[in-house]
Amino acid sequence: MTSPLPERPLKLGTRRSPLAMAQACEARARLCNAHGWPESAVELVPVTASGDRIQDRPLADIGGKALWTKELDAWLISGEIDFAVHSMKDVETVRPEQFIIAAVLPRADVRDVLVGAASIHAIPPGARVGTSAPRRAALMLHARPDLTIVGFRGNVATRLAKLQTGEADVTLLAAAGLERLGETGVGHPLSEHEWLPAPAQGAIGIECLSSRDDLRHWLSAIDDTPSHDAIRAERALLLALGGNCHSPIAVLTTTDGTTLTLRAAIYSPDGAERVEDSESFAPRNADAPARLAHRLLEAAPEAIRVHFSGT
Ligand SMILES: NCc1[nH]cc(CCC(=O)O)c1CC(=O)O
Repeated sequence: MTSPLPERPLKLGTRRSPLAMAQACEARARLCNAHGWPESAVELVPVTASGDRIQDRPLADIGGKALWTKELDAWLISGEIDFAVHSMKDVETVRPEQFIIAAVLPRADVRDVLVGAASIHAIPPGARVGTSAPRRAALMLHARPDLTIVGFRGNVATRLAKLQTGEADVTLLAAAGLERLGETGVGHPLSEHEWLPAPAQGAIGIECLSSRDDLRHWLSAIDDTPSHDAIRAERALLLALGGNCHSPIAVLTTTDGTTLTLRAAIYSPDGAERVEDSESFAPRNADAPARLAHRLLEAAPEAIRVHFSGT
């Protein structure tokens, strides 16, 4: 397809980390390809997010996922950028109402990769696991209560370097991120059926103001329906659970082409308690993920419940 060139280059806002820049380049390439535009039709506008600036404390303690999008959100509203590209895993469940997720790119590998040991059971007794993600910590402690979790923030390269210098013995990273950075030989992927991913892991989304019909039209050409359906359902689950960045939530969406199946588990942060359930439904059914959330919370002991605000 060839669409007339936009009157001026479109501004695509992105975080500045190497992974974010790689994802922004992928988004630009897909958009330009879909419309037969030269790459110069889309200009990348990098911003330093608060989440990247503040590295010494866990994200959950300093403002949560909003710190990844705060600056880009402000620029979308002021018109400084036309759209913004995000790792959907890092985007808060409730977004400013004037925004729309206009495109979700084809989802990449959803698995976590274990770095520093060949499998969960091969990790030496008492070893230190570097992660600041409540889900990764809870899954790990559930499987291996003998291990110790140490806080481990920073971008992918920083975390791999921290492992090298011995700040932890093993760590967990998203396969999608490693792949996009070209770090494909690193670590051992964990089966997504045994080690459930984070909601929206591996998905790149593009947001714009919902009033911008021109942008929405262009972006619809690169929206991947199966990926968007899965992300919509996983985010609906997250919303109904009332999960925040302290809440250990894991979810795997599978599809047979017509029906989505969400398999979700919630944990206490120490991994001692775990509740799992699943639900199958037609892709755009908005009630089904909430029903699943409701059942999970009803079955959850207090040690899990207190980390969720859903009902
Ligand atoms: N939390 C940071 C973050 N946000 C998205 C990714 C990877 C890419 C993705 O999951 O889409 C990562 C790194 C990681 O978890 O290893």
